Amino acid sequence: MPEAREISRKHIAVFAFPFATHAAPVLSLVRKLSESAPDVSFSFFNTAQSNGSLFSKDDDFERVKPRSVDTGLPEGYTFGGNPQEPVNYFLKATPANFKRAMADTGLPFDGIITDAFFWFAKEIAEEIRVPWVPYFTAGPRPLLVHVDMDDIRARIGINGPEDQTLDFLPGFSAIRAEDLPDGIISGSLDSPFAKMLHKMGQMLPHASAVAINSFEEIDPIVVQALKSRFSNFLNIGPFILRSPPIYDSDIHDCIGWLNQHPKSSVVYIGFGSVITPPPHELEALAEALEACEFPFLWSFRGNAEEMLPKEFRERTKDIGMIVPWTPQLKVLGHPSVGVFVTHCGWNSVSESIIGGVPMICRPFFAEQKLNQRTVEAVWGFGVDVEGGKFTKDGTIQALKMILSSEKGKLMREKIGVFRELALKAVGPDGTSTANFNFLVDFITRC
Ligand SMILES: O=c1ccn([C@@H]2O[C@H](COP(=O)(O)OP(=O)(O)O[C@H]3O[C@H](CO)[C@@H](O)[C@H](O)[C@H]3O)[C@@H](O)[C@H]2O)c(=O)[nH]1
Repeated sequence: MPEAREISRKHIAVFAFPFATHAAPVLSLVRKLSESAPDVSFSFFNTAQSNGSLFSKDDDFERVKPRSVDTGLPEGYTFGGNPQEPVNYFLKATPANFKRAMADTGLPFDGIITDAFFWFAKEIAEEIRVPWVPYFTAGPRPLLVHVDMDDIRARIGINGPEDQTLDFLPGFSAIRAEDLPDGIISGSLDSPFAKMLHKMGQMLPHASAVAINSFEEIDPIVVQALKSRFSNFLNIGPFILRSPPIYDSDIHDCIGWLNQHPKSSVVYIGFGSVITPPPHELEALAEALEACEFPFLWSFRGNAEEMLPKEFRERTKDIGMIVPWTPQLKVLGHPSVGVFVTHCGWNSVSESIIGGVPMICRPFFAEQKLNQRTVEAVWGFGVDVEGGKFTKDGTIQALKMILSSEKGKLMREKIGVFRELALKAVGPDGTSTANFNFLVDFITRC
């Protein structure tokens, strides 16, 4: 039986992408919108499993209601180890799964907010004559690259020269073809994921507004270029400053451990929610940490006993702490953290900026290489590891450079300037606050 709709309430459909760190930032946005627009209710369409990890029994389901969409997985599916496989099944199930779930509510909708990946929402929104607001959960540079993908392909060519710079794009003179995400001009051009990103780039300029988890001052030239491509480009981040992280409990007492160390002395290591570096790189990183003797806190995905060198934990127990999960925003905000060894996922880059901590970058996939290059060559507050992979010597060199050289000190000062800009952007008179208020007003009126 369809639910009764409260007469005065607007009702917005939200489509979440249930993999990596995507659904959580979209839910954070929706929760904040709901606080600011109490007359609007939201249906949060996502897989049951992802919703299960995001919602708690104390949530206000009246205003933000989790609703399940089909995963697209065949019956009896068992995960075979390839993380791309469930993603591909899910993409194949779209948009039918979202459309079916919307129809199952029996309710009308006044607008659609989606992860920016879901380009097909433009067609759904047109069919039911409501606005579509996509939310891009990464940074402005990959967004521009996706929107200008056809132009990039035309100018560089598929599998064109890797060292060619993208100086034809505003603000991109330090970016080379090799820094682009897989699927733009090389790699898996025909994968379901690459095709989705291509369509996304074509559809976003037709959205009613495009929101992004970033702030205007971080990259003014690129932001200006994006403003010229969209009707309303709304930088509303770093959103984590507006809305506290969902998983920030400190069950391993990382903060207590950090309290025991001097200012800017600790190496924090974390590779987000998807990546574990390959065994030989884990070994090289561990050997470098042991040789340098800097204190370290490691958020380790997987079994550290089995995956790290034999007796490494025992030998480093006085200088190192290895845990399966940390309250990362708080860790990076702790004064004793001096460097972040990261895969350059956008949330990690943003949190490092908020904490004022320079980075050692080892990107793996998606837009992480582009983030790394931007951090190093454009913003100047991080380095890559020599040769692009962890080796013992290359990692020692990068750690010493950031923790005990003048260059490292300069990087800390540089990232401190960005930190101030980020804090100002979400402050009472900040640009992100103004853009967020615009969005609240927009959904209230739609
Ligand atoms: O011990 C940990 C480890 C991670 N985190 C949090 O997990 C998130 C990780 O996000 P991110 O750094 O963006 O990495 P991924 O989970 O790998 O994110 C995916 O999604 C991002 C946003 O679209 C992309 O930028 C990345 O390339 C993609 O891999 C961050 O908020 C961290 O604070 C913790 O709180 N504690």
